[in-house]
Amino acid sequence: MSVTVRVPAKVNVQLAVGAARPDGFHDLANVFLAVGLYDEITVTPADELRVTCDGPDADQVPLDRTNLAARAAEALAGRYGRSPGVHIHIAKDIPVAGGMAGGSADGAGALVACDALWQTGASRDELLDICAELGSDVPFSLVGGAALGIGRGEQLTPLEVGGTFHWVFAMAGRGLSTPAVFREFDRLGEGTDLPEPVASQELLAALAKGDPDALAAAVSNDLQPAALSLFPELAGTLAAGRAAGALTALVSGSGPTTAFLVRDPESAAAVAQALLASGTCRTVRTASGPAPGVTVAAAG
Ligand SMILES: C[C@@](CO)(OP(=O)(O)O)[C@H](O)COP(=O)(O)OP(=O)(O)OC[C@H]1O[C@@H](n2ccc(N)nc2=O)[C@H](O)[C@@H]1O
Ligand SMILES: Nc1ncnc2c1ncn2[C@@H]1O[C@H](COP(=O)(O)OP(=O)(O)O)[C@@H](O)[C@H]1O
Repeated sequence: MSVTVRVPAKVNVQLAVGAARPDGFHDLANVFLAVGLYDEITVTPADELRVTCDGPDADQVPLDRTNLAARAAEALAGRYGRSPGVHIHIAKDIPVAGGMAGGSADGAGALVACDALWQTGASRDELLDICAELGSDVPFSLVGGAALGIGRGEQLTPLEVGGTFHWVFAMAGRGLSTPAVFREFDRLGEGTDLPEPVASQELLAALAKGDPDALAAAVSNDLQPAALSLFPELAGTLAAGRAAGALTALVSGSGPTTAFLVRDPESAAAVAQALLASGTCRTVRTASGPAPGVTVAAAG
C-alpha cells in the first residue's frame, strides 16, 4: 500500500508586510496564487520514519527530522497516538529556498498522504491546524487555488479567479533564507511607522476578472527591497524579463526566484528564452495558475 500526492508551488501576487510582532512573526496581507510546478510525495509503510528525495535541487533538501514532510508525519502520528513509521519519498521539482513554498508543499503533501495511508479520519480543519503549526505557508499549500492569508499568512480566505494567469519563473544560483529576508525588511524599515497590511481591492478585482494587465498593474511585494538588498543581482534578472516583454516582474515571496507575468503561453516561451539568454539566472520555468492544492495522484 502506498499513497502519492501532488502539491503545487506558489507565487505571492501581493505581499503586504506589517511591523514585527512580539512573537517574531510579521502580520501580513498575503495573496497567494498556486502555480503548476509540483512536488510529488509518496508515502509507504516502513519500520521507521525515513525521507528520500530526488530532483535537480535534491542535494539541498534536509533528509532528517527537520524536513517539513517528516515533521508533518510526526505531528499527525503524535496526534493520533501511532508510530510515524513511514518512508516519505519527495520527487522535487519546486526550487529549494526559492520563495515558492517548496518545503511547505512537502509538509502539506506528506500530511494528506499519511492521513490517507493511516486512515485517521482527521477533518480538513484538523489537517489545516496541523499545517499552521508546521509553518505560515503550509495551510495554503494544502488548499491551493488563490487565497488571501492574514495573521502570519495562515488564516486563509479563498479568492475568486476568473481566468488562467501565465508566468515565467527565473531561478537564481543560490537560495535566500526567509528569516534573513524578514530581518532585512526590519532593518530597512527601522524608525518608520508601518501601516496595517491590507489586501489591494484593485488586485482582488483583477484576479476575479482574470485580467493579466490589471493584475500586472496591481502586484506588489513589500519584501522585494529586502531581497534585492541581500541579493542585488536580482535587479538584473527583473530588468531582463521586463525588457523581454513581461507585463510585470517581481520577486516571489522572500525570493530569490523572480516571477514574470505574461499574456499567454507564447509570450511565456519568448520571455523564458530571453531570460535564459540574458545570463542573469540559473534556469527558467513556465507555469500557469491557479493550480489545485494537494491532490491524491495514486493510492493502492
Ligand atoms: C515569505 C513567505 C510569503 O508567502 O514565503 P516564502 O517566500 O518564504 O516562500 C512566507 O511568509 C513565509 O512562510 P514560511 O516559509 O511558512 O515561514 P515560517 O516557517 O512560518 O517562518 C519562518 C520565519 O520567517 C519569518 N516570518 C514568517 C512569516 C511571517 N508572517 N512573518 C515572519 O516574520 C519569521 O522569522 C519566521 O521564524
Ligand atoms: N521538504 C523540504 N523541501 C525543501 N526544503 C526544506 C524541506 N524541509 C525543510 N526544508 C528547509 O527549508 C528551507 C526553505 O526551503 P523552501 O521551503 O524550499 O523555501 P521558501 O521558504 O523560500 O519557499 C530549505 O533551505 C531547507 O533547509
